[in-house]
Amino acid sequence: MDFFKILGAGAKFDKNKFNEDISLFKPERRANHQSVDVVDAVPKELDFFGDHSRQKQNKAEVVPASQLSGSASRFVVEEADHAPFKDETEVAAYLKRHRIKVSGTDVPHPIKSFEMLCKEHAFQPFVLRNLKKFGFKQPTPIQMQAVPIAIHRRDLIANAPTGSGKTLAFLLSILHQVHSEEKKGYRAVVVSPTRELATQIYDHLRNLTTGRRVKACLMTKASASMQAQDPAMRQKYDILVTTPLRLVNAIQNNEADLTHVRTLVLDEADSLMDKGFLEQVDEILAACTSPSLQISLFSATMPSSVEQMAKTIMKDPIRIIVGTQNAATESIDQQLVFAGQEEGKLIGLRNMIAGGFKPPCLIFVQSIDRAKELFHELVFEGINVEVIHSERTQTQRNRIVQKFRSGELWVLICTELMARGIDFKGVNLVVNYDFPQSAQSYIHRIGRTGRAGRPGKAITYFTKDDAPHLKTIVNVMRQSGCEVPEWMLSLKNPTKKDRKKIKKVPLERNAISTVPKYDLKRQKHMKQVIAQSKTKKQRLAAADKPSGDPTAGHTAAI
Ligand SMILES: Nc1ncnc2c1ncn2[C@@H]1O[C@H](COP(=O)(O)OP(=O)(O)OP(=O)(O)O)[C@@H](O)[C@H]1O
Repeated sequence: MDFFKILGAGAKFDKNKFNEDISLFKPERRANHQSVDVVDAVPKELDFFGDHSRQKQNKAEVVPASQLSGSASRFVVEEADHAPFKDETEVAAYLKRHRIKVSGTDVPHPIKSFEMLCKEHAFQPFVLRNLKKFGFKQPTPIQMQAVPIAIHRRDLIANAPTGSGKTLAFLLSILHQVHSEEKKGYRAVVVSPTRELATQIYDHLRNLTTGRRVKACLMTKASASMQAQDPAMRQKYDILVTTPLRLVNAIQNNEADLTHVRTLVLDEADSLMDKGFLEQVDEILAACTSPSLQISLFSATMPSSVEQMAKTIMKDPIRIIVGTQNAATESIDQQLVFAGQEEGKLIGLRNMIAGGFKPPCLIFVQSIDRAKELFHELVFEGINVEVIHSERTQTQRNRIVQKFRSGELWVLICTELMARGIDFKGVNLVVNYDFPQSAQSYIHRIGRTGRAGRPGKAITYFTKDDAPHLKTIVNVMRQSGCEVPEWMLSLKNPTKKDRKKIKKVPLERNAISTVPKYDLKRQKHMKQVIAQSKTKKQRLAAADKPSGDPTAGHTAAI
């Protein structure tokens, strides 16, 4: 790959013109160069869904995600094997083959097939029927090992790539648990950082419980207050899916009773255990008073600091890592593209749209303002484009997600709000218009493509100003088997201090615009005047009113 190839199709990159810029990416040292070969084929053991051979036939047309749902049956890896393991050697070989690393005491054996759940773990046959109905024929590696661990009620820290089936991994054992228990309100809680993700988990759960008396509740403002008014309603639900702030609000208002909860799952656990949510997670843990509480943490990224913290709230946990820890999914073709200055990105994006553009496509930017700016630039390009962020109403957010899923929208501009967990199966391309603020952000953002074994492509633009942070992403690319030029491998790693700084506050960037600078200044001034008067009005209104939607609060910045 030529690193200084300009911005996708059409445009040319003049290396002489940018000679000065190139010198910005000076190597840290010249020794120990290591070139990584292009991975042409995903190793069989990492080909969770068994369709990697089809990657090269990546189609150009928009494929509505709805056409892809329920098609998981096409991704069967190998002949189903229901035979129990003969000995530990066979178990070790099986784990190695599926690139599952597991550590802890008395680790339960993995399952080789969903049928083994019924045969060896007394799962109710309806689970198997519903799995088949929705096209899940064979467990993915994370499901093979995580489900038996959770059935044995062991605490669990699970790290597996984006799109590898973690949701089903935690839902299966919850179903088994609550179905065999007496009904007495919530007995399992799944917490996820955004409403979009909580809704998706809830929909998944509803599919799996089709035709059964197991009832799941997606906690919204309305459902919480209904249960507050009618305590009998609380007994109706077995499983709760929620965001942290919504749940904490319900706990504080006596709208949710978690005393019978025996399973707590933190999805996107590293995000939930980050500063923004930590207090809420603490409060949720304190409300789960059952002595037999089992805690599971799931994420595609699990920094060691999070693991250390997690261990303080867990009992003798088992840890699973599938593939390479904290790496991106290997079925994603990752590219870094130098844009020179900020303005170069818009030119590049336009060229890409005009050239060989493969929708559906997600474009990530670093702030709500920039999302709006980019939308205004692209809305006249003749493509079906929308923008989603936390300032849009819940109805708008739901409608946009639904339209993107159905293929009606080709391009979705988004903030970090959509970076984690959201499962749009048909996304062909993720564009990091703004350079991600951390390796975790990069892994989750690009993980919106290349899901369930499908191929995907990710393009990350960077400018001169992003140069000090380039190596962060180069490291992830290398870890996930991408081709990286030797000179890039010898770039300087950003210091811990620099990484912390950028994670907190993104780089200041010129506005995304083709409008002349003078007009932009005037517009900015007008915006400030409007914002000031809005704040004033809000302050006056807040004096009369209690605070609004608690879930919206945390995501206000994205
Ligand atoms: N056993 C299976 N067979 C076929 N498809 C599956 C299986 N398990 C899950 N899937 C599908 O794989 C896709 C990705 O699953 P899921 O959303 O759970 O990924 P994830 O690992 O949680 O990703 P992320 O880290 O981005 O949240 C979903 O569309 C899901 O329906």
